[in-house]
Parts: sequence; C-alpha cells; structure tokens
Amino acid sequence: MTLRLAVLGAGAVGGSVLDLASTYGHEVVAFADSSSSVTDSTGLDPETVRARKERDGIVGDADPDAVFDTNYDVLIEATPTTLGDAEPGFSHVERALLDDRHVVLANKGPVAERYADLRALEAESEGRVQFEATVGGAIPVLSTISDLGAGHVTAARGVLNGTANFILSRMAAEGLDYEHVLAEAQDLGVAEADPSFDVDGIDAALKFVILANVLSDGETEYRLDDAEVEGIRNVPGTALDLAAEDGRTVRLIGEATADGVRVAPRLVPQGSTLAVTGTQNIVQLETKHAGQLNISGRGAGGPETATAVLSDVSRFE
Ligand SMILES: NC(=O)c1ccc[n+]([C@@H]2O[C@H](COP(=O)([O-])OP(=O)(O)OC[C@H]3O[C@@H](n4cnc5c(N)ncnc54)[C@H](O)[C@@H]3O)[C@@H](O)[C@H]2O)c1
Ligand SMILES: N[C@@H](CCO)C(=O)O
Repeated sequence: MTLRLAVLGAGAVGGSVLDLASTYGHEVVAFADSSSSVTDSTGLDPETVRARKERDGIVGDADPDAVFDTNYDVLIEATPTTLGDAEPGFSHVERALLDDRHVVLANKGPVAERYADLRALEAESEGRVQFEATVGGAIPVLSTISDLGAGHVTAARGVLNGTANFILSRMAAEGLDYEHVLAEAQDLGVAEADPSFDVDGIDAALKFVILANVLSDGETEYRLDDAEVEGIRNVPGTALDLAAEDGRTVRLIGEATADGVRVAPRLVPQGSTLAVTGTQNIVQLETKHAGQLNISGRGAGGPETATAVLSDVSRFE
C-alpha cells in the first residue's frame, strides 16, 4: 500500500527519505526545511526538489507549515534534536497526532525529553508513533526489544554515537586530539547540527534515555537530566596511546539499566565486541532468559537512518 509522506527537515535524513521513499513503494507529497516547503499531491520528484534547494537555498515557495495542510498519511519528523521542551519538534508531532496522522521520528528530542507526553497524545489519536531511527540508525534495536518483549530485556549497553566513535578511532590511529578530527567527522554527515551534542555525550545519552523509557514500558519516565553524562572532550590523544600499550582502547560507552542511564568514556580491550570502529554502533541487550544479544552496524548517516525511518513507515501499511 502506497503511503503519502510529509517530511519535515531537508538535511541528511530528510533528504535521504525523499530519495529512497519510492524504493519502499511510498511517495513524498510534502517536504520542508526551516524556511520553506513544497507540496505535490501526486508525489515530489527528488531531483527537482534538490535542484531548487541547491540553486535558491530553499525547497519551495510556501511556508514550512503548509505541509500540515496536505493530504498525508505519515509525518516524518527529521528536524534538529532539541532539549528540554523538545520544540519545535514536539509541536510538529502533536499537530499530526491531533489530526489523527501517523508519525515517524528521527528527531530524538520528543522521545527522550517528553516520552510520557508523547504517549499520552498517541493514546488520544488514531495515529501511531514509531521512532526506530532515533536509536542506532539502521540497526533494528527497538524492533528487537519489541520482538523480545520489553519486560524480558533487563539492560542495554554499548556504543551509540557514531561521531564520537569515529573521533576516538581516528585519535587512536593518528595520535591526534579530538579537535583535529572533529571536522572530518562533520564531513561524513553524521554529526549533529550542534556537534557538542556528540562530543559531550549528549546524543549518546539521549539514545540510552530512549532505551530506558522503552525498557521501563511506562513505569518510570526518564529524561536527559536523569542521566550521568561525560563526553570525550577531555580524553587526550596520549590516553589512547597509553591504553594501546596495554592492549586496550577507549570507547564512549552508555548503559540503560534498572539503576538509570550513564554515558562515559571507558577502557575496553582492543578487538573486543565493544571496540567497534569508525561510525559503527553496537548495542548489547541483556535478556532475562537468553543471555546477551549483540547487534551492530551503521548507527548514523542519511541513507542508513532513512532505512530505519522507511521501515517504520511500512509498519503502517
Ligand atoms: N544524521 C544522522 O545520522 C541521524 C541519525 C539518527 C537521527 N538523526 C536525527 O535526525 C534529525 C535530522 O538529522 P539530520 O542529520 O538530517 O540534520 P541536518 O542538520 O542535516 O538537517 C536538519 C534539517 O531540518 C531543517 N529544519 C530545521 N528546523 C526546521 C523546522 N522548524 N521545520 C522544518 N525543517 C526544519 C533544516 O533546515 C535542515 O534541513 C536530527 O534530530 C538528528 O538528531 C540523525
Ligand atoms: N550524531 C549522531 C547521529 C545518529 O543519531 C551520531 O553521530 O551517532
């Protein structure tokens, strides 16, 4: 069944959803960036939209809000993640749910900072909310938890920030401090609009907060403020050299357990499961009766994240 998508956010993720929607049998009927939008009830042509954005710096002549006036089935929220009230993303989601439309989020803010509000809105709507893309890009972490049953998973641990992992990998390989490789990470299109979210551990913490909310299944609500967070800004290149002498390396490791959410740089053995390289992510799920499950893969990037978004869309068919 072809679903009509309204996409908010014309960056790495939104742009890839526009490019890939047809390969999943869906069509994008509305597309917006921060200052403009374009709509077409018969489906937008990605090439034409991209050409306009490149030429004029906007996607169309209408206001971004015009996407809500179209006849869409699913809102894709791919605007920058914001903290606290998670605005304007939260209001976008609210508007779609009040109109009984489905929502798929790549934006982590509404899920990490206002999980209970989001679930309350969903409960009053004919629309449903999915957010696989908010945790681990292309890796099916949330759908695995859903398949296992959240009550059968006791904890999640691992590496969930591709930018920080890329930086630590490059620092170890080149003996450089993080400032020297940050620009390289930004060129890959995986860093947040504000890259301090990546290097200060905020992005990883948001993902583990989302995991904590999903694992708690509504019993306890977690927000970023509940997490203990330390990033990689103070990890010097020399620390990686010293760790290497001992057969170890440093990774930004997060965990969501019954005791809460923590993210910090940790020493791990080189070549161990947690020592993924580049922008790879890994999640270890502790189950009650089946031991540990490891899932790893590309945790960031436009097409990778769009893959998770479009798999979520297909759940509404
Ligand atoms: N890039 C990734 O690998 C990745 C992976 C998972 C989740 N995410 C999340 O997905 C979201 C988008 O990421 P991205 O990398 O595409 O970001 P980006 O910075 O490349 O693009 C953001 C886009 O949102 C637009 N925008 C800003 N405010 C808007 C508004 N009010 N209305 C409509 N559009 C608006 C901007 O114009 C821009 O086109 C973020 O919340 C990010 O945390 C990104
Ligand atoms: N900035 C994030 C994008 C994926 O959420 C990362 O580097 O992992």
